[in-house]
Amino acid sequence: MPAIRDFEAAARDRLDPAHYDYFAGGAGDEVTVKANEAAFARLALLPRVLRGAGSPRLGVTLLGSRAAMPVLVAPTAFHRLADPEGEKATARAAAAAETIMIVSMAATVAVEDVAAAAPGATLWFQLYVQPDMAFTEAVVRRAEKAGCAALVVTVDSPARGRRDQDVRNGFEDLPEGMRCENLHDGDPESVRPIDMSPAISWEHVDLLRRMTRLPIVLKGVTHPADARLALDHGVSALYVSNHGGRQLDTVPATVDLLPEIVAAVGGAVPVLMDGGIRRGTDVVKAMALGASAVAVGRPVIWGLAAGGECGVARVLELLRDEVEHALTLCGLASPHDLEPGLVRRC
Ligand SMILES: Cc1cc2nc3c(=O)[nH]c(=O)nc-3n(C[C@H](O)[C@H](O)[C@H](O)COP(=O)(O)O)c2cc1C
Ligand SMILES: CC(C)CC(=O)C(=O)O
Repeated sequence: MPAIRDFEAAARDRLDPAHYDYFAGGAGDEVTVKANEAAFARLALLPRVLRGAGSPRLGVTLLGSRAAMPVLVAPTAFHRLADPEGEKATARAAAAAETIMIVSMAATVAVEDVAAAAPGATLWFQLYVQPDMAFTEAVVRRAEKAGCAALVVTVDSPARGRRDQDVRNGFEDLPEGMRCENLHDGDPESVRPIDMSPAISWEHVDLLRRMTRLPIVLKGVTHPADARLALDHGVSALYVSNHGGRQLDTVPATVDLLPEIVAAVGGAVPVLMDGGIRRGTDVVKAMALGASAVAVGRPVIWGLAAGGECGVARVLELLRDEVEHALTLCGLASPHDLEPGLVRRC
């Protein structure tokens, strides 16, 4: 299969339709889901020629973690709905691609088992701060102990997104035999439901900062004023995301928000982004506009549903090859050489 789109079609064929809808869908009228991809199509690339750049090198280092390409695995829930091996398969594929996997707090395999299944994988852990801070701390300790190298705190979810299609499908819970294995405090018998709390505030970021030595990445920042505040609260990186259009509908496309956030951050910390990346050219555009790296959510799930570990490996390899090819055609030796002049709005 030559493109991510083919994996999506294969995943649609294979998945239970309600599960496909859960993975593919978004909030409200899915304005933001569509906007994320459409915004990339509206950006044109203006390559340079005769630069003698040679073959590009794609490696990046983020918060001390090395990745062979600037494309990370975004945190996504419930991988065992897509493949029986679930997050273990994803982690092995991420390790093979030598990239970073951000393990979701809502994973269907415990973070310890994900780490054990993929020795050598670089894992970061995504956290939904739970109102019970003692419980939150227990989860953070599990992630640290499992060897996760950063804590990605998702801040765009003070409530769950309203996803009409899940309501129509009656998709409310995981099937028998699957649970969110990271939602216990060390006693696997005591798995709790995820609690999204509208009371989450900057104070919780400060508490986390004091709680752990892991670098903290704030995921789901879209307003430049929040980007500046995040710096005041000592975060190690920002992650521009609208949750793939699954939380607040009608938030702008993330790639359109990037330049303002990058300007607000002023190079103080790395800026990651996700939302709508389906091609190597999308990666190049986001990085030209100032992203230090990007992440992909649904493409990984399409790979997993279409072909398990091999499917994810192929999706990541495809993206790697496409980024390399796009950089070559832009006359660049590395993603670090990307700059805004390469992108035109059309
Ligand atoms: C099925 C699914 C589950 C997700 N679960 C989580 C999650 O548990 N935690 C989180 O921070 N983001 C979650 N996200 C959001 C992704 O991390 C990411 O922001 C989004 O998928 C990026 O857009 P893309 O799918 O267009 O690449 C999820 C997204 C999808 C599609
Ligand atoms: C279990 C959910 C909270 C995972 C999620 O973030 C999502 O479905 O977008």
